Amino acid sequence: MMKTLEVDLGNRSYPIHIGTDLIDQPSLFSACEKASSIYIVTNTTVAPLYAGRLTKTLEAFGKPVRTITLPDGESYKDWKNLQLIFDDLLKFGADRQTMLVALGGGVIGDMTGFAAASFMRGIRFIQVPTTLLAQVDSSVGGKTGINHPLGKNMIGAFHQPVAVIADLNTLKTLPPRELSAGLAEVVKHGAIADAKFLDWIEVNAARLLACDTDAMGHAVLRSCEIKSAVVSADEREGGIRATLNFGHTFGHAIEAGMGYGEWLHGEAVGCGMVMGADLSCRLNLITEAELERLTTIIKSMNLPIVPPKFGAERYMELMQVDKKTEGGQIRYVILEKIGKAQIKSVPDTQVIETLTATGAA
Ligand SMILES: NC(=O)c1ccc[n+]([C@@H]2O[C@H](COP(=O)([O-])OP(=O)(O)OC[C@H]3O[C@@H](n4cnc5c(N)ncnc54)[C@H](O)[C@@H]3O)[C@@H](O)[C@H]2O)c1
Ligand SMILES: O=C(O)C(=O)C[C@@H](O)[C@H](O)[C@H](O)COP(=O)(O)O
Ligand SMILES: [Zn+2]
Repeated sequence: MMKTLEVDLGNRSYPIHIGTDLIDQPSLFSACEKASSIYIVTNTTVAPLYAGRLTKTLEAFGKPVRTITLPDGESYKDWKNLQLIFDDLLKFGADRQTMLVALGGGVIGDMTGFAAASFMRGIRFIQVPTTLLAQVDSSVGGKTGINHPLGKNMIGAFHQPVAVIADLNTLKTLPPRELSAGLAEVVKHGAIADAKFLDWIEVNAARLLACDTDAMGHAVLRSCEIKSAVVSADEREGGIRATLNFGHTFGHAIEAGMGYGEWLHGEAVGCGMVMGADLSCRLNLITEAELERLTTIIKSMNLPIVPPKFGAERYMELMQVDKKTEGGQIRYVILEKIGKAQIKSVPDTQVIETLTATGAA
């Protein structure tokens, strides 16, 4: 079973293939036909699980296939480890026709994409996302980059992949905590863009948590439809794309404040959405009942709903370092209603009320 959709970006358009056992199908990797060499970029956890199978698939193109294996974890999404990719590319003679293939979760996808954006000023890459989070979100849309100690994803580039190949069977080896983290971004897509999808998520929570393949297939497909429509309309986040950042102003503050990797990205986003929904309620946009419902859905996905208590001053300092900040003004994504979001500046007093009410201050 396979479904294909398209991210519509003119001559940089690309397919997203979603289905089972896709990593064994050379035809899906046809963009490699014109490659001079192929480098799989992966990590120490994913390599033993899937790099062998993917190598076999890619060897069908008759080009050299090498694997670059990075350490595993959010704390390695930095300059030092990005450099390891360039070291191998240069050592083994990669050139402008080299294809990179990101095999792993969002950390590997973001780093490989940034390496592809900057190696020899830009080469092509394919996303093979193996976490739920990467299949529903990070592999699509071309945001690539690394973290800075002062702020999340602060160094990077927009660089679109030439294909996304989401093999649902790879999710079977994912630890439950990682599955829940991915579900946070699924809930986000419902909350910001599709109230009916949120209803479906609520009803199917148990199937999603059990990693039922049909439920996963629907969650990945609908999330990719939502995200690709937003990205096609606003690739570089001049407007509507910022709504995909719902929960992230608070969430990124949690990730950076705790130290990268302490809270998973999806956990921080889940909790950040509770905070964003509280703010939306405080602004009289959604009702208390809607805030409670969203909080319950997030909790039902085994995600944290109480943020770390850094205090208001520290949160404001952390949130200041955000790509949506303009002229020193932090801008927040808030829910206009369930299924629709907007971006706006909010008086600090109201944000501090949210920080206090949610337990952050
Ligand atoms: N570019 C974007 O648009 C975008 C969107 C959302 C998140 N992100 C970024 O993505 C990152 C989070 O991604 P993530 O949640 O995938 O985390 P991750 O990449 O750290 O992967 C989570 C864990 O799962 C392991 N893993 C991966 N696939 C596996 C599999 N099939 N079986 C068993 N274990 C597996 C990984 O080795 C890792 O330990 C963050 O850095 C976040 O900022 C980027
Ligand atoms: O693709 C986007 O746009 C998103 O905002 C998706 C987010 O889930 C993702 O975490 C993204 O990396 C955050 O973007 P950033 O610009 O705030 O780093
Ligand atoms: Zn995210």
